[in-house]
Amino acid sequence: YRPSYRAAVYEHALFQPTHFRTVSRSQALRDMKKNLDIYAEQTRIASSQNVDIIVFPEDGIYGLNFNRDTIKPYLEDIPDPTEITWNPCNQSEYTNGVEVQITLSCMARNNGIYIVANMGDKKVCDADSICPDDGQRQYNTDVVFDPQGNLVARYHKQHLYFEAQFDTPSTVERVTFDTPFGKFGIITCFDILFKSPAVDLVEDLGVKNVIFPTAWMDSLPLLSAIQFHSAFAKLFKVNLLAANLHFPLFNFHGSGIYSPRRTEAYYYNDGLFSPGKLLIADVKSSPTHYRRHQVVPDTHGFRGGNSLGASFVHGQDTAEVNTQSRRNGGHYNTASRNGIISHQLADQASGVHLNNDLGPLTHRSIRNRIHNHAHLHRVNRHMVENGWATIMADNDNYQYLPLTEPKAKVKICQNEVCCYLDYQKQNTSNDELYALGVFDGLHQIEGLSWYTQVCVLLKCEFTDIASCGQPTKIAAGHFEYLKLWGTFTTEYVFPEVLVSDDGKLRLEHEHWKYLHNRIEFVNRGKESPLLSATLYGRHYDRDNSTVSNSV
Ligand SMILES: NC(=O)CCCC[C@@H]1SC[C@@H]2NC(=O)N[C@@H]21
Repeated sequence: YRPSYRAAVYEHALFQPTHFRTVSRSQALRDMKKNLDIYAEQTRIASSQNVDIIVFPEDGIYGLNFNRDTIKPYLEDIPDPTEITWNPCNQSEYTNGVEVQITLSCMARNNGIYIVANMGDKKVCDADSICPDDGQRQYNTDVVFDPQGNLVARYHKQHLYFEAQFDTPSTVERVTFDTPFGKFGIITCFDILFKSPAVDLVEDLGVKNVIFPTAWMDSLPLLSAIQFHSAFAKLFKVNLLAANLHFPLFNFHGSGIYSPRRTEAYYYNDGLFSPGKLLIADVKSSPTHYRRHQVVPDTHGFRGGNSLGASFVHGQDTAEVNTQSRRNGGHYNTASRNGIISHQLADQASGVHLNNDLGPLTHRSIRNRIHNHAHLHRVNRHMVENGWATIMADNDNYQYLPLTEPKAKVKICQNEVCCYLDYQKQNTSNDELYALGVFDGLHQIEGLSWYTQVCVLLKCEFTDIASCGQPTKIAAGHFEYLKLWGTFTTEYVFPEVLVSDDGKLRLEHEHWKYLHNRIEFVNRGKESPLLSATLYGRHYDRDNSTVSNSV
């Protein structure tokens, strides 16, 4: 293998069809062409800069908000590249029904570049197999074309996230493909939170480079895109090529080329009219070897524990007294509101494009801005009216300990997990509150669940402890030193550090390190204000447990 390669990810400002009803194949092709034309332009730019591989986001070709019927005209039958050699750009026999594959294949061939894109696959069922009523299976699918235009990989997403339009594959697919610059594995969006196939690719198949098309809504305080995706690269010591949609209206943003030691390039722009972005970086084909971390607890001289903590729920607007506390004695509860998607739409308008790089204020740009604003309003109205942005409370029963001293060693425990924090703040202010939080339980949202063990130091939204865990992007606090660790009963602990730059989320890797389940700040004083430092443990083996720590 070549020792390094040049990667690109494109955060794509989606053209979002807003028909929300079943359309003809030719209408579907017209819709998808609007996105594919942008892909072609970005691929050309990437190729002119000698990029080897470019990754586009999940749902980036056909968009969001489909049901099982309305997605049909956007689907194609994608062959299995492990069974047949298929170069759609080279052949002239079958053109009907595979137009998207032909477009991507020719894009790859004409630019001499690997292309990874996400599209929809359909498979008519065999007569003897159990099948959905409509007689076919529909899959959320990543495809990879090599620089000659050959289809070299096809991956069907395993962990669907409120995607009624698609079926879950009956067996988990572990898909890799070889290039002159290394072996790559593929996962899609929600897959990243689960063991199979994500962890299997790294641990069993030795993958060092992970392709990751995603449509990820930020979910602060623990699961914003850049925060968790950079932590995945750090924990598993892989390069992660994460291409997200750019759809700030619904909090889809945050892409990056993440390596274990640092973030090579990332983009975070939550401005409503902000543009998409092409990120390019050179990365080592084989970053440092993956070794499992050992848990090394250090528990001397820490104050706190269960009795000192206040118990809170990530999620509601108003505080209330929890008279019937679960395991940790009676404490307050609070919760904030998080938007999540539920795909069940019907509408008639044609579509809207959200790539609005408006530049300086001129008469024309002001006119554009007003025009774009009207479009966004339309999209927003259609989506909300059709139940797309349903409100969901995040009910995890976190327990928080406020940091009231400028300097202290504190601890807080819940169930099996104790979190330890040794810190000194640089500036103590009554204007903001930081707290140490703990959670050990099954995180549940609307039928989906995953078991987490979390230690988090975060800046609370307001100065009352009831606001701790509510999403905020604003912070001013600096720490002279900070060491955070926990006693986890899983070895999979993702290290996350988020800082705030004038109300924007930022990553910084120079000022901290992660070793043995421990985040430790170094080079103190130069960092931006801290929003959160998190040890996000995943207990994959307990995902199917019935034990919940939610309220
Ligand atoms: N398209 C997908 O598969 C997205 C799934 C991941 C989204 C993560 S999971 C928990 C958070 N809630 C969100 O809305 N985004 C985050």
